[in-house]
Amino acid sequence: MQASADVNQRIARIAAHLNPPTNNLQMEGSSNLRWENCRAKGGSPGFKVAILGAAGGIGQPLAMLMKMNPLVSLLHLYDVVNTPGVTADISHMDTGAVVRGFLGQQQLEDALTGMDLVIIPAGVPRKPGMTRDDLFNINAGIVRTLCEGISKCCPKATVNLISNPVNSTVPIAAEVFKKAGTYDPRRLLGVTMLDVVRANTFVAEVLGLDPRDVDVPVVGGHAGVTILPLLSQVKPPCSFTQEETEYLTSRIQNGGTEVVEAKAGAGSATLSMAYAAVKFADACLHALRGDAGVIECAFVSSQVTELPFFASRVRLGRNGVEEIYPLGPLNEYERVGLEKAKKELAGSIEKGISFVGK
Ligand SMILES: NC(=O)C1=CN([C@@H]2O[C@H](COP(=O)(O)OP(=O)(O)OC[C@H]3O[C@@H](n4cnc5c(N)ncnc54)[C@H](O)[C@@H]3O)[C@@H](O)[C@H]2O)C=CC1
Ligand SMILES: O=C([O-])CC(=O)C(=O)O
Repeated sequence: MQASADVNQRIARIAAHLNPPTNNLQMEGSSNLRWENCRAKGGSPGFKVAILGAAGGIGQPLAMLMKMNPLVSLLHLYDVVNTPGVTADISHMDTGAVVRGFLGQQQLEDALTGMDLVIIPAGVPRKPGMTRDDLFNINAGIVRTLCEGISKCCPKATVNLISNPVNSTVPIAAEVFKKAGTYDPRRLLGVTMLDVVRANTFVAEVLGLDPRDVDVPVVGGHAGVTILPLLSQVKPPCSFTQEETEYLTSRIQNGGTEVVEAKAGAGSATLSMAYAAVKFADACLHALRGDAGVIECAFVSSQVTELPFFASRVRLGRNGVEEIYPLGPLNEYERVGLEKAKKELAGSIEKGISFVGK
């Protein structure tokens, strides 16, 4: 108990210097100007966004890219380690968003209060030889705690959940919100954008196109065979040989593992994930602003299949998910893939639901 009190005191002392990180602007030979007297108070129009896990491999580049987003007025960076440094660093960027840092559980509520959008890349990443489900034991508890904070402090926020295994962490978040009486399924989105980003890239490579001109719907979930690219629905319309279909499906499904193996123990995708997370968060913010026609793939509460959660194309609006599109016509290869995906997804979803039931 004494040890944990000491740690808490130390966290409180560090935290006192966090907001803003360069708390006292007094430099040698300068006046007594302090940050409180400065005008950057985060009151400008725009959205308030929190990143939970902001000091991590995804969190840092994600924080940098969100600081560059003109729709963001206030950016809260929360982690259990290293937020003072990350916040100090990012807060020097001459873009509009005001940045504040929050360190440790004691500051979670301050980090979340008033937020419009909460992005969660908190949790451990894979090492070679692991599946995403191997992360469940650690990440499930992290996601539960963070979502309890969201229920309490910003129950109307849109949540972008990145922490793996997404197929289970999204059901965990839903159960936490249900328990707290704050669940709005439209506002809880599992981030599967990296699968779409990879699919666009790999398909463009095969077709000899610019990836920016390619749009591949990826449905199902976010692990192995649950990642189901619908190559029959690629835009611009095109066709693939059986060999190309099998190569592309396998590469998209194993894209995460490709990076985990290349990083050889130093983590999983962080930079491409930060890019994908920002692409997705930016779509959510445009929709919150009222822009029409914002359509992305995400893992959400769904009736597209018999499963309670499923990733598919959704239309985003001011209230989060406003329409979920049906899967459309599938070819035989995709129908077989869908059955495999649903089988694995059912177990992962159930595992998440029963974790909170415990
Ligand atoms: N949805 C997707 O497509 C993808 C998901 N991921 C997942 O994202 C997660 C994070 O990956 P990385 O950033 O590479 O890991 P990382 O280990 O580099 O960073 C995770 C951060 O979370 C923080 N953290 C741990 N417990 C926390 C808590 N209770 N509250 C707040 N922060 C906490 C850590 O201190 C660390 O800074 C992993 O679970 C990974 O599998 C990774 C890539 C793609
Ligand atoms: O593979 C992992 O563990 C991280 C991830 O979800 C991805 O890169 O798609």
